[in-house]
Amino acid sequence: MFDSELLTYLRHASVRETEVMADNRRVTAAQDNGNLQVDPEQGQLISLVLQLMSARRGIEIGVYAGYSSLWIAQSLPAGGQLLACDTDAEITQRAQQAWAAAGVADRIELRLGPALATLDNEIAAGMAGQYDFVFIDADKAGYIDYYERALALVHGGGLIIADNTLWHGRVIDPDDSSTDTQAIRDFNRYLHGDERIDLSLVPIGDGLTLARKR
Ligand SMILES: C[S@@+](CC[C@H](N)C(=O)[O-])C[C@H]1O[C@@H](n2cnc3c(N)ncnc32)[C@H](O)[C@@H]1O
Repeated sequence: MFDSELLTYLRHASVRETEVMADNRRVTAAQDNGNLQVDPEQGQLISLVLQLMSARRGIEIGVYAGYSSLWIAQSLPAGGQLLACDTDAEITQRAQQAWAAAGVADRIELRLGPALATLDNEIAAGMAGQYDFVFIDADKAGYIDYYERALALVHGGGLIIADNTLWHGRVIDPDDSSTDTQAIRDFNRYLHGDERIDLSLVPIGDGLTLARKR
């Protein structure tokens, strides 16, 4: 979206990563598929919006090495809770180490297993309408199902956030009919026509959709 010089400027001019966040991002980028985490300016925007909402209780779908959850957890007040969903026990060990280093481990509960089952269990346990926000950043084919569960779990005025909704520009490539690209196109179309929400697709990072439940 930005050329690299302007992106460097944007980060220098605005991003306030903690040392733990910066370490977590650099180590992950160097060792693994580092482009799986949100960009720092996205993390900071999510954190700011959650603070504006005075959010206390939320869900993250797709934890990976913990970078976005560090931003989220630091925006929660004492006593706030993040239910962090992932299937990967190995990579989330790094997330748990980062949470401890950042002093936010007490605000985060890691729930290992397919996120859809975790969300359905929350609904079955009477948690519908009890959450302030849900952040969706896992398998793209699951986005619409996660969104429907998220709509049930947040209260009116609650926020659903989804990452990768511009999918590196592949959404407008007529030659790209891959499953993930089509899933993102379907997700964007689904939300655009959904009168249950107010909506903005923010062109930051890989595209960040904010949907407020009416
Ligand atoms: C893009 S990464 C998340 C990045 C993280 N939100 C960040 O910005 O630091 C996607 C994560 O979703 C997890 N995932 C994939 N399919 C899943 C599923 N069905 N249920 C729960 N987690 C899943 C993967 O294991 C991976 O860690």
